[in-house]
Amino acid sequence: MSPLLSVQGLVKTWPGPRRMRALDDLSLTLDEGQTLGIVGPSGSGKSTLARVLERLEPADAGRVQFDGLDWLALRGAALRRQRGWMQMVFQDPLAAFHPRATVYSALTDPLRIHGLAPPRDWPSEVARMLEEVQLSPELARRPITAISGGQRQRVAIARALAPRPKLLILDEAVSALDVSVRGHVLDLLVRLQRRHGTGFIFISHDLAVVKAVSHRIAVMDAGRIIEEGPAEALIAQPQTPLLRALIAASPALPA
Ligand SMILES: Nc1ncnc2c1ncn2[C@@H]1O[C@H](COP(=O)(O)OP(=O)(O)OP(=O)(O)O)[C@@H](O)[C@H]1O
Repeated sequence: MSPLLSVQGLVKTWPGPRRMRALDDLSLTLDEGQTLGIVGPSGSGKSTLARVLERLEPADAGRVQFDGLDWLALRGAALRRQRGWMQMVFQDPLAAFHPRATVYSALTDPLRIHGLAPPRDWPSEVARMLEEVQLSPELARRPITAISGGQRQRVAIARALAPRPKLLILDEAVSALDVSVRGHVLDLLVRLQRRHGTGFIFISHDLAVVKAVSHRIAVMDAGRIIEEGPAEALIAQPQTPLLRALIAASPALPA
């Protein structure tokens, strides 16, 4: 079976005096329904990878095969049609919503944009989307600014899942949540993955969280993947000084 996502030789240089390669010949693969955790120091290129995959930024070179599509070659209407298959959740969901949005309007956006349901079905769809992320349908009327951070992150997840993506990229998506809320959201993500078979790329600076949710882990440094393997084995037998340092800095790492 071919992988859900196959990235080969991805290069991204941000403009600026240093012309540094944020992605430097990066390659990875992800199988359907699996989670690839990505860890690495600040500035190693994790968010750049997410943004290039999500087609928010162009790549300079490289190839991305996603669900059988030549992903970076998609343009215009073809890209708009397909982009629902790959969704993203960011660290700060407030920045991702219109400041005057209500929970209802935030959740009907994808229904309208992707043509997922006729307007008469939106109220029942929104109730179903909220229930799926274990939120009360009564929340729909509230402004997005008037719910808690954990609730808002669940709304962001519900919105990202609306087009039934095959891949969800989570960029520090639980980092701002306090420990107990984080646990709930992580459980929820694992359950949703089992139910829908969604692939996840889970980017976090927190190795313990990454280990808890990932089937495989990739370690990034200076725009490259320097080490990659099954989560348990990789952490049991780190091969690079960087991963050894990340492990040493994670006292909460479960055995
Ligand atoms: N919009 C941008 N313009 C110019 N340079 C950028 C931009 N975004 C990122 N960079 C640079 O690209 C490199 C990689 O940054 P990136 O944000 O991808 O790293 P990261 O691993 O996600 O870091 P962090 O964990 O701190 O979020 C850094 O040197 C950063 O300064």
